[in-house]
Amino acid sequence: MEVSRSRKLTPSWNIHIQQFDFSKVFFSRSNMSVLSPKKSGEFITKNAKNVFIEESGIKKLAHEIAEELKSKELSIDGFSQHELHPQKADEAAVDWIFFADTLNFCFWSADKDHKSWEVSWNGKTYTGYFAFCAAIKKALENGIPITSPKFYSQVTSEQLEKILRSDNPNAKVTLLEDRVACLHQTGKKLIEKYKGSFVECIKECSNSAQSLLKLIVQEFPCFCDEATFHGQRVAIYKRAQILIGDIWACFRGQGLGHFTDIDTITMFADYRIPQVMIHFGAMKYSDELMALLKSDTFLENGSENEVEIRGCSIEVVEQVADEVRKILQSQGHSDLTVNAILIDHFLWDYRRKHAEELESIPFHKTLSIYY
Ligand SMILES: Nc1nc2c(c(CN[C@H]3C=C[C@H](O)[C@@H]3O)cn2[C@@H]2O[C@H](COP(=O)(O)O)[C@@H](O)[C@H]2O)c(=O)[nH]1
Repeated sequence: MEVSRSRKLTPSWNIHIQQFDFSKVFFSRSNMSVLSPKKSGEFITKNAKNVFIEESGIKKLAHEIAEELKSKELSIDGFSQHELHPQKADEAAVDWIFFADTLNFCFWSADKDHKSWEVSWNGKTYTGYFAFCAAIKKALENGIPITSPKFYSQVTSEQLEKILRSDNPNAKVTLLEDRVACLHQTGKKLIEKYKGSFVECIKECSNSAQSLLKLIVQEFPCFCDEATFHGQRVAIYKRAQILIGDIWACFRGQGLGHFTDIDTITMFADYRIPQVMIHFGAMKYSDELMALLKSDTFLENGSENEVEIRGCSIEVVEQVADEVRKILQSQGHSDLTVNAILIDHFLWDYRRKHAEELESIPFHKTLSIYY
């Protein structure tokens, strides 16, 4: 099933693979070379009109993160500590993560009252991303091989709707048809070219996160999260990078999760982290943009405001990482790992722990398969 081209939500994927040296550019559309996510963050921040980075907030965030790294409250173990994530770092975990990150987007509900999609498992009710993880757990426990490419490359809308059904009436998962199309696209490619497992993709990349990133966006277009901003092609690659980040965290940087250049991966520009950045005063919206978000206006994927929010969040994390390294260095802790993935985990987990406090800060709503 082709990804729906008619729907505005999914920009057309008529992508031209450039016969380029991929060490400089990634995947590009309409013959423009694309900046790396890190360079994109810098470029977007420099040219942003409605989103601003605040030095004082960067420092405030950096101090909190440095403390959590020293106390080990923030560490690579975070991913596996969650009961809904794979507990064993093996090939089945890689296929779980690849399946999950193929659909790791848009868990808010687009209907007017935004009734939340909920899934209960083991006596607990989850919403959002963890509701999705609970649905995977339940499918596997019911003998549905949902993380197997053989299964999901042929999954029907009815099957997926049933697997992802909400436990509260009338709420349902968004973009169902796009999710089916993503699964068909990625599942078929894994079977045709990678012996039916993402493990083969990892093995092809000789422990380089950047090589794996290029392979992902080149082979699986539904991960190719790019935009044109002020005439420049920019890459955000949120799901492609979180896929690598989750494998790194699940394997604790060893074996299939060992990447010599993992620190070149940026944060994962979703719709939650900007709320935390605003809360810490590290990022600021213009009054006009804030009013737009508070009025519950959806932002188009690839629009100026949406790209500014996502690009500036990448740059905020890069600046926070530099600041954290300086703090830890000055305190004799330069041995601690500091990278955008761990800072991202702090921010994302912070939002879940302080959901009430952040309630008043609107998150930008974009119906998109990219995040
Ligand atoms: N930047 C970033 N975005 C992340 C994650 C995760 C899950 N990983 C965490 C879980 C355990 C691990 O230790 C990781 O900390 C999901 N999302 C995104 O959030 C949105 C869903 O939000 P809500 O509707 O509130 O559930 C959606 O765009 C989804 O793609 C992350 O880590 N970073």
